[in-house]
Order: sequence, then C-alpha cells, then structure tokens
Amino acid sequence: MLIYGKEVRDAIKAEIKKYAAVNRMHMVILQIGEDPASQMYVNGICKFADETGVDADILKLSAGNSQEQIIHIIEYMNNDPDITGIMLQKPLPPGFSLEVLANVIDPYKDVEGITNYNLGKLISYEQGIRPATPKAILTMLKAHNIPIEGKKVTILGRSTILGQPLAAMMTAENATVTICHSKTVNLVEETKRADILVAAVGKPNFVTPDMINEDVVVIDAGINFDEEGRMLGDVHPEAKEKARIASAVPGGVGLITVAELFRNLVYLKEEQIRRQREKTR
Ligand SMILES: Nc1nc(=O)c2c([nH]1)NC[C@@H]1CN(c3ccc(C(=O)N[C@@H](CCC(=O)O)C(=O)O)cc3)C=[N+]21
Repeated sequence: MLIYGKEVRDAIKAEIKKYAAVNRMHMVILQIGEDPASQMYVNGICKFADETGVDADILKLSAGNSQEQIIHIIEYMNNDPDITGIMLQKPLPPGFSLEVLANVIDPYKDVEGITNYNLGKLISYEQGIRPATPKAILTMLKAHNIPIEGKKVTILGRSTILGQPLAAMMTAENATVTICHSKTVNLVEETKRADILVAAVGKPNFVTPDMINEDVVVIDAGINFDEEGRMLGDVHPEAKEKARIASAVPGGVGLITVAELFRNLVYLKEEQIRRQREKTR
C-alpha cells in the first residue's frame, strides 16, 4: 500500500497560515549553483510561503562567488532583525564547505537545524530545532499510525541533513537503529531485517524487491530524476508493491519536508519573540 504526504502537509499548512497572519516571518534561502532537486525544493518552499503568507526570498549565487563572500552575506543576514530564518541549499558546488558555511548561520536563525549547535542539542536529547526531512519522516509514520518504539529501523544513507539526524531522532523514539552506507558489508542482510526501512541514498530505484521482506514499511526519501526529467525515488516501484507499506515519490516525504521547514520557522520566531521579551524586561 502506498502512503502519501498531502493530507498532513495541508493540515500543517493551515496551522502555519494561521500563525503567519499574526506573526511576520521572513526566510532567506541561499542557493549556490544549479541542481534540479534543489530547484524543486526551492520552488516548493516559495509556493508554500506564498500560500501561507510568509515572506521567502531566494538568494541565488553562482559558484563564481568566493566562500569568503558567502560567509559575509550570512553574517549580514544573522544581524538583520528582519530575517527570521536562513537556509542553505545542498548540494554546494566544489570548493564550498557545508561544514564551514552551515556553522556561520546563527543557531537562532538556523531553520534547518544543521549547525553543530543544533545538531549537538539533538544528540543530547535537548529540545531544539531539528532537520526538516527526518522530521517529515517521523510525521509521515505517525500520521499513518505506524509504531516506532522497539522497531528495527534501517537507514540507507548517513548525510548530516538526513541519515545521521534521523538515526538520533529514531533512537529518541526508542527504535533500534542501523545506518547503512557505501561500505556496508552484506547490505541485503541489513535491509531484510528491517521493520522500517528508510532510503536516503540519492540513487534512483536503488532498493529492489529482493532486498526487502513483505512486512516491511518503506519510507522513500529519495529525490532523483531520469533523462526525461521525471522524478524517481530511491525505491523501485516493484519493491514498493512488495512492501506492506511504502511512501510515494512524488507526493510523499518531500511534501511534508516543506511543511516541516515552515514549522521550524515558527519555532525560530517563537524563540526570537521570547528572547526579545527577555531583553526588554
Ligand atoms: N539543505 C538542504 N536541505 C534539503 O532538505 C534539501 C536540500 N538542501 N537540497 C535539495 C534536496 C531536495 N529536497 C526536496 C524536498 C522536497 C521536495 C518536494 O516537495 N517534492 C515534491 C514534489 C513537488 C513537485 O512535484 O513540484 C514531492 O516529493 O512530491 C523536493 C526536494 C530537499 N533537499
């Protein structure tokens, strides 16, 4: 059975719209260079912003800018009280460091939760801002009443915006977590053991029917494109058919990811209001 993200996304959208009607929010998206998946995400963000009454600006820079220049731009935005949240699109062109640039973002404006400060809070089970895609995966599972506690969750991929934080969040939900990657020996053994399998490898149709059991729940977090520009997930359609439950691509996790990003923006806004109150007291 395929599961979709539209219903939850629409519910979150209504929440954001209500909040945005009384709280002005402004997000800036830094996009360096060209990438089809990033472009799709940015388009989705702008549309969501438009529909909810949030200001969203794309700052499109070319790979010709120096990292130093981009650091200055981020520092400038950190100090601009008009800006609520800053997000840095992946992938970065060669010569740019995500580790360096992400950590220039003020943790209180880090709408994706990718600064070391916020990732550290996640690891220590503290409250804070969490990366949007892992959040979307948890929201997707919960919306479909799929239990997590005690389950064997296998994650394919270990990126800092997805696999790695998802492992921490799943652990916090009392799952038993396995992360697989390019050096994993006997991958099929790992994927077959999973109660919940999350694919975040960035390779079209990577998960095939022979890799999974029939009773598994598969979450497809992959966004890939074929030669005709059609969107493909990381999980082969036949594997989705075999699985008990599988999330759709398009129409699945991606839709909720956009919504979770705006929930994060609300979280930042609330923190900024709270801090402002403390200052003036
Ligand atoms: N720092 C950073 N964080 C990211 O999370 C990140 C990124 N960079 N770079 C690019 C990738 C890609 N990505 C998408 C998220 C949602 C949709 C999305 O909304 N997809 C819709 C399709 C919408 C349509 O068809 O127009 C869907 O899955 O149904 C797409 C792509 C996030 N990424």
